[in-house]
Amino acid sequence: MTAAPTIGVLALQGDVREHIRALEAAGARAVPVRRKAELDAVDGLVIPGGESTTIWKLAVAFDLFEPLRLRIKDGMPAYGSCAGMIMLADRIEGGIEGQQTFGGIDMLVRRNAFGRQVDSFETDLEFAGRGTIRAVFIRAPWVESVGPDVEVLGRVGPEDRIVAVRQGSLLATSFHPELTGDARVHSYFVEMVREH
Ligand SMILES: NC(=O)CC[C@H](N)C(=O)O
Repeated sequence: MTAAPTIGVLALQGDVREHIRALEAAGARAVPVRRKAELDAVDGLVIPGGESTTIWKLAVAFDLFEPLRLRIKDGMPAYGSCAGMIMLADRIEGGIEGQQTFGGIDMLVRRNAFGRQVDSFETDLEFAGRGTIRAVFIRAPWVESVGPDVEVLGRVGPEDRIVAVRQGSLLATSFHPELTGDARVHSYFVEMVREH
């Protein structure tokens, strides 16, 4: 693919605008996605941070839940940040009654894992062997465990909690790179979409 890929940002709830800006800085054409026709037209999708229970309920209400789950299953590249990471997890802990995810990444994610200790914090971490990035955590989940096909791209804290992972064309981070003005994580995802 030589032309800029078109990457959607799921725009049901969450920090959509910041992801659109970061994707554009990373060289993609970025568009909000609220309808199935919009989903059908993108080469890849970002699921933003926000509130996973709300994103799940709105995806069902907008008739997007099943189409999106299927496109992810069919291999569409997707990147989930924070609540988006929860939405890409095959298994979650600390969800509300009946909470469903799109799934795709063979991992167990614990909701609000850092949130019980501190609501929000920032730190530097090594991302995907590409140097140090500033990571912003807001009532963030962490990855409790991963399956054999999941690559760990970032860890944090004294307990080395997993906070960035990749499985095939799916990427997820516990933190919010869209809030730092540093587009390296988005560039990494745009490369994944180009390679796809
Ligand atoms: N910043 C965030 O995306 C927080 C995620 C939120 N705690 C959830 O469970 O969905």
